[in-house]
Amino acid sequence: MNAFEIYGGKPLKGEITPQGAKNEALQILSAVLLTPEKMTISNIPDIKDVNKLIELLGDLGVAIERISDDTYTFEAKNINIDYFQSEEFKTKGGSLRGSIMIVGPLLARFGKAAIPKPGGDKIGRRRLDTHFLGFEKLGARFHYDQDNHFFNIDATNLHGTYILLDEASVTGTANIVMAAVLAKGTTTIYNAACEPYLQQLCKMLNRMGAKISGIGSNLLSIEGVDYLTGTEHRMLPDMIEIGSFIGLAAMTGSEITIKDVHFDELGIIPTVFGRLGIKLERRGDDIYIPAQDSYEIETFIDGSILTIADAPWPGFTPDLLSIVLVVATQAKGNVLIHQKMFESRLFFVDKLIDMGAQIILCDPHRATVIGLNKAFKLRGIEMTSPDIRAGVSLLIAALSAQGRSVIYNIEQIERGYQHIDKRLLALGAQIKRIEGKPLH
Ligand SMILES: CC(=O)N[C@H]1[C@@H](OP(=O)(O)OP(=O)(O)OC[C@H]2O[C@@H](n3ccc(=O)[nH]c3=O)[C@H](O)[C@@H]2O)O[C@H](CO)[C@@H](O)[C@@H]1O
Ligand SMILES: C=C(OP(=O)(O)O)C(=O)O
Repeated sequence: MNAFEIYGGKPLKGEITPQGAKNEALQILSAVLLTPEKMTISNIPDIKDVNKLIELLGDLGVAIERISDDTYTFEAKNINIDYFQSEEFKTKGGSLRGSIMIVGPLLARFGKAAIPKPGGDKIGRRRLDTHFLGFEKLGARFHYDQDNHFFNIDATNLHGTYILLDEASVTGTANIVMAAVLAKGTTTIYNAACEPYLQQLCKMLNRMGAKISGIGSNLLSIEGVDYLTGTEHRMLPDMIEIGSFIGLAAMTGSEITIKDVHFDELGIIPTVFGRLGIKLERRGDDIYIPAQDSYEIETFIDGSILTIADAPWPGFTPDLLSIVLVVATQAKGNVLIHQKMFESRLFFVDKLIDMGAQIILCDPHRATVIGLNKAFKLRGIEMTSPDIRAGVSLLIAALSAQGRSVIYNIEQIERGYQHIDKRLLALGAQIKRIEGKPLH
């Protein structure tokens, strides 16, 4: 088992370029199954979740060629539908959440699909009802084998319809859109998720010949077509990485420039970090963060304590709340963090409390942070990363803390952050990969 050993407490400096977006990559790579023609996809992050999905596509029969570090071609000409019943698929398919998004394209093109209950972060219940209710509305039938945690789905004749999603699920919307693009007739999806990665998916599908309108809104209209062609696509930079680096700079008092961020696609993210008092400057398409000795959390206009909560896009993404929380521990002022979507994502605050942070976990969804205003530094400890974003938050805490920290279970972090140790080393961080297991 790998761990990171970190000696923190000193500022970093330099430039860092965000990787291609993990959650966009999982949608886009699933969509290559929609056409037998060649797809060229670039800015693919070299991270565990994405590499596993690429491997899964290869196992299904997709011809894959890596033409540079971050660019691949995919040709889904001959797909081996029988692979679904293999034991190998049951293990591999279940190991990442993004694998659920191969179902929509497979139903659209081959009329059947199967999938083990997918993995991903253990951050509370993560239901898939939205996906399956949507497929059913389009005319599919599914069977869930409870003993083996396995879904079998059949859809010989998908037809367009009106679907009001029970919630604006990101992967659910992507999956239903991909099932609907080749269905007969028009599908309307209301209460659709509309984050930038979904917009990217829809725009790419349109370049392949799909007829999707309403992109960027919560009302999508999809006129089914008979065939989709190949195309080229480039992934956006990862907005969760960008937010993580903003938090890192503030917490460690570092002067950092985040390169080529596609600022206009970041929605409310820079504003939320601004409300924590963090100074950041847009310079062309970069974000420049000056070294800051102190940052002060705003209050609401009436003087009451600020709340930062997640909401479906264009609200604040839940994937950055753990980062906001850790950054608030060294701010001046107080904030209530309200994680509405996931019910087990805040428990990692125990580790921050061990490091000396002042946090009251009010309930599984809410934590009050009493900022220390850098009056004293957190202290390094040994800790285990419970999920990807908590993992990076602990990494940021460790880089700001006095002394030595060890973070175990870094596989969680590496699901989503490409070569993070090397990139932090380049900014001057003291971080080393070591072998190690937590004591408990
Ligand atoms: C691979 C991938 O792309 N993963 C992302 C995707 O997961 P994923 O698509 O799995 O997440 P969903 O959008 O389905 O929703 C996540 C959770 O939030 C709840 N929920 C969702 C919508 C809503 O309006 N209200 C609500 O409470 C759901 O019940 C679920 O428990 O979107 C999540 C929400 O942005 C992100 O955290 C994940 O990183
Ligand atoms: C929760 C996340 O990922 P996944 O949906 O893959 O578990 C995340 O990226 O923060």
